[in-house]
Amino acid sequence: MQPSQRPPAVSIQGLTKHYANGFQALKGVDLDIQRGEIFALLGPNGAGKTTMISIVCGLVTPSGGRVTVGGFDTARDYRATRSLIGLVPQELTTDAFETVWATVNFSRGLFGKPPDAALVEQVLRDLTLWDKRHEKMMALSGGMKRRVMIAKALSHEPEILFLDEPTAGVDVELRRDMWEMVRKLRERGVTIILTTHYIEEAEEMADRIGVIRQGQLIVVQEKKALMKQLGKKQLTVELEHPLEALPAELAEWNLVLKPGGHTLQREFLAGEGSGVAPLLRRLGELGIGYTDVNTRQSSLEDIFVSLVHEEGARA
Ligand SMILES: Nc1ncnc2c1ncn2[C@@H]1O[C@H](COP(=O)(O)OP(=O)(O)OP(=O)(O)O)[C@@H](O)[C@H]1O
Repeated sequence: MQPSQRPPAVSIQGLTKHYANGFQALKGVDLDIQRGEIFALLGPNGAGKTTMISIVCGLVTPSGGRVTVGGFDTARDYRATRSLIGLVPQELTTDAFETVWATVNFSRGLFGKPPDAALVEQVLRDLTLWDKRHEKMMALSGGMKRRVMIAKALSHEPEILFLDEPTAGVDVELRRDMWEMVRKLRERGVTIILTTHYIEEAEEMADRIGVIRQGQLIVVQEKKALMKQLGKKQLTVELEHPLEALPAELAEWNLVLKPGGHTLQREFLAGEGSGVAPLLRRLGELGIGYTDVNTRQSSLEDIFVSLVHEEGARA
């Protein structure tokens, strides 16, 4: 089959979820995730991220809509879809009395894969767990337990890996190891779907970003395009002497004089020019001296906050 003819890694159509108490956690989500993509799902607490992931992984039953994984229907071909997926859930779920080695090997067996000691050794080494392989789960620290959860998810060589807030509450070292691992997996063509509250992680790692709010996907876009389209830049000029008010000659520049009179600021879209050269020339003509000039680009976090805020105001 040509790559273009292969079905998406995950295809979600018209997905809805009403919980038993009547709460509607998903309100018609449509989304295709391509093979080999790193897709970051962002959203405030309670937006529906875990619900969506749990449905794709076959852990929660949808109320409506259809989900396919690697072309297989998650409802009809549950075993096929489940074997393609590795899930690192938010909650730690392991047997306290088992060793690390047994836990990870057992997990591989659950998916019907034959034992492969070399592969499990590699996974444990990659996650700095090799020295702990004989330890019982209950003797491990929280961070180490989380590493085991990741090792479990990787033990059956999934084509699609879900990471549900993988680095919430973990130390810097584990976070670094995680991202190293994600990079390696991506090189092997594994599709990675992650939810995170650390927006800088999505900014660094993701190819595409989806923003979910109150059960609806409000944005799905290439990260670069999103940042270009919605990102703002800010030009700041620090003045040599404070101004009491913005001179009328500068009215056309959309400048703001900050309290104290020492700083001029101008916001513009990332796609526009800053106009810094003509502005500085104009300041020179007006005899206004400056000590520093800088531009700052808004981060994905700024964009995320404004998106969620904006939609919230509209809802
Ligand atoms: N079993 C359940 N019964 C009723 N409501 C539920 C159930 N599970 C989740 N919810 C509700 O559905 C909404 C979405 O929850 P979900 O866990 O999917 O959000 P999330 O985006 O993953 O949030 P967080 O970032 O806090 O993990 C929340 O309002 C939650 O309270």
